[in-house]
Amino acid sequence: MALPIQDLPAWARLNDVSFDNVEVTTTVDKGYGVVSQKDLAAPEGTVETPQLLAVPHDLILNSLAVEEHAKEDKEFKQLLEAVGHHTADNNVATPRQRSALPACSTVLLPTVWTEDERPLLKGTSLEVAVGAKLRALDNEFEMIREASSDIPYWNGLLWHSGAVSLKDWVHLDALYRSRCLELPKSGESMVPCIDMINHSSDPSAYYDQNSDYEAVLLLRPGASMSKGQEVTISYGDTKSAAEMLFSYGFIDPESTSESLVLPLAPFPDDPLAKAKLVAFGKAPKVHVARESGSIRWDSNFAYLKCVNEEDGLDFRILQDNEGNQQLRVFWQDEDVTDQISEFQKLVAQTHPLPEVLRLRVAVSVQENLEIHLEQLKSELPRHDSSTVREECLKHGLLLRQIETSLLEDAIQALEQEKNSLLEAENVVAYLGSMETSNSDLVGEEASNEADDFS
Ligand SMILES: C[S@@+](CC[C@H](N)C(=O)[O-])C[C@H]1O[C@@H](n2cnc3c(N)ncnc32)[C@H](O)[C@@H]1O
Repeated sequence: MALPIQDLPAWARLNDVSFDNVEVTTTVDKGYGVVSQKDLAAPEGTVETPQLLAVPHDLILNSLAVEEHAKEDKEFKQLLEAVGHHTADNNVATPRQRSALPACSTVLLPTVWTEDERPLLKGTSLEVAVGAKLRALDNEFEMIREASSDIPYWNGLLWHSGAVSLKDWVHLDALYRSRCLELPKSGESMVPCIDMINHSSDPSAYYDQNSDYEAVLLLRPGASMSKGQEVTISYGDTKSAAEMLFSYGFIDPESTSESLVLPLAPFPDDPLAKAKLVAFGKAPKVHVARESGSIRWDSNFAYLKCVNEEDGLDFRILQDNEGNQQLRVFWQDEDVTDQISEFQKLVAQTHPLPEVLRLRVAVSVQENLEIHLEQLKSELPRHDSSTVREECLKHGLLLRQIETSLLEDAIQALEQEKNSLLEAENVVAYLGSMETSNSDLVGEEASNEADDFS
């Protein structure tokens, strides 16, 4: 059970967490946060800047700590083993008995949005991503339930009493994703108290690990803070608005990269569609970004989608020494199966008419972006404040606005690219030859028809 936040100072003392001139408080719009209790400064170039927080190593929760905990907790160990994870029996330091932690504020990642809130993502790059994540969490939870159904303790919790449900699993995932840190020595970890620090595009602090493996929060060189000012860190400045919303439940337009990733599908009438999807092995996507003011797009699958046998694409089933069958991709008679994640580069360099191919891919990508833009611009279902939380509405609408603007510019950039490709010598000659062969065909058809009527 979680403790009330007022108990945090006592909990910190009991667990040797040191707060140095900072304290936890409630912020206006970000839940809890940490503020400075006095004026603080670290001149530019300072090597050892003031420490604001230190959390002992044995309170850091990472995969190793989970293993250690399993050695102390029989039921937990049984659960790990049931899902196929075996804990090594080596001797490790006994972990600190973890007492209940003070509660953190509500997590509002899109995976925990309600049925009324999720339509805000319609047409955005998160629509498919959130659906896929929820399906993956559902599968994981079912796998855990099935695998542990013979263990009386877990059978009671997951089947009979219903004390733990899929909703808890989804919530746990959201808590983990929004609070985990990448520590230099302990790797991906959750760290109590340091996980109370909010994000800013102009952060005053950063986290690190000292020689005792403690997780520490330090003032940034060059930073200064006045009493009562919020201490902030950066959650990253290269993440897109969608990534920020997906992982943290908010968007800070000051520190997001202008990019998005959209799903892509093969042409519905492509006889090679299935083979292309299997050989590609990942969810097909197109990546669009604005970098230094210009639009850039790339998609390995879009290239695979737009080439066919006449270009030199081939699929073959090969049998290895053990009799296993493998689908292999050939491009101009070379086995390129292992280069499929570089297909765009490979094909662009070796296609006999690279501009013609680029034009085909640009047309297909532009069509895909137009479909998403149309959905983004279509009217949203009615959302009233009794069923849609203010924060979800604010960040959902912000994502729609950011992605609409990027898609509009990308579609325009693709239009320009198409127009200049249409003027390329190769393309003009190719289109000319197509016209000639088409009119020959029409001529032939006409004469066939004449034959038929004769
Ligand atoms: C690591 S926790 C930080 C502590 C958190 N505010 C709490 O009350 O427990 C990360 C969460 O804080 C909130 N948050 C952090 N920085 C924010 C910001 N700049 N704007 C809005 N919410 C923010 C988001 O809900 C995010 O998922």
